[in-house]
Amino acid sequence: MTVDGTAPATSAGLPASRAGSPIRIRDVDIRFGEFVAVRGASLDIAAGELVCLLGPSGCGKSTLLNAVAGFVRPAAGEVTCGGEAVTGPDVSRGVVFQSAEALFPWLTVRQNVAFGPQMRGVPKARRDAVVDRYLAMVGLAHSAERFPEQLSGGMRQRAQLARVLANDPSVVLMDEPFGALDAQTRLVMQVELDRIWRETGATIVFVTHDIGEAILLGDRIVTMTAGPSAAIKKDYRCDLPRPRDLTDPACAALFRELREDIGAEVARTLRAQGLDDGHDGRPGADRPERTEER
Ligand SMILES: Nc1ncnc2c1ncn2[C@@H]1O[C@H](COP(=O)(O)OP(=O)(O)OP(=O)(O)O)[C@@H](O)[C@H]1O
Repeated sequence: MTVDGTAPATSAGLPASRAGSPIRIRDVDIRFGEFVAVRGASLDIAAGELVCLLGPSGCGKSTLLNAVAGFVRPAAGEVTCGGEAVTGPDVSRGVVFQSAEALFPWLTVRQNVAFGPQMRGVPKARRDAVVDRYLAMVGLAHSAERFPEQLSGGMRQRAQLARVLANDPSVVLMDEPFGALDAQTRLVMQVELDRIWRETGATIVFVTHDIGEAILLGDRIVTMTAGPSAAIKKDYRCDLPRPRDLTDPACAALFRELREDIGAEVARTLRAQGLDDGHDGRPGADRPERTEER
């Protein structure tokens, strides 16, 4: 690392992408007042891994991600990133939100992406090179001078990702980043993210409730139990060759396994609410997943 906190320059004068950092979540409890959202969560994520956090709506995925981001302080336990305790937000842990409102509407795409490096005092020539690199990486070079309101939903999410990557994060935390996109754009973005992840080498934690999306992207798929007091339920290693095809028999088998896993949690929530409708997590017993319809 250089003194200004950026990655060292390559022979081309551009900062080299920072290698991914390992993340360690150990015995974490997260409370909101009396409400226990997450209890006893432990998870180790290796440097450069892409891990999908999957679980029923409201179980605590975002809350756990926010603890890694440093937005939420655990009531118990510890989160470390690269061996250092997470005590608050840091540019080395970039966050991509579902809402494109995260972009500054009064800045152009280029200015949005340049914002982080500018705040860190990166000299203009290098800043421009960094911005150009990441705009090209996310396919937005031609839209650099547009404002967020002039972009489609998919383009806004690309801009968000470029803005995060311009800070050379070692960890990228993505909270249902494609959740608001139409099915086709979502599919394109999933393919793009797979490529960008390999180009940057960052560790990615990707929150989704879409089983198909998790299978397309994850090295590992980690499921959570239904809240309150949500915990890590099961850790699925997913080393199927990429790019993945959900109609491939191995993907389809994993899809069924995950649907049973998540379906059982949904059923547990419904029972707890006295709304049990016979939903038992068996294939076909829950609503079809969005990606299944493709
Ligand atoms: N700031 C907060 N104050 C109080 N309760 C909160 C707060 N943030 C989250 N919660 C509660 O914590 C639980 C977990 O919420 P969280 O947003 O992490 O779930 P999620 O799995 O990400 O859901 P979804 O998939 O629907 O986005 C929920 O019961 C939610 O109401």
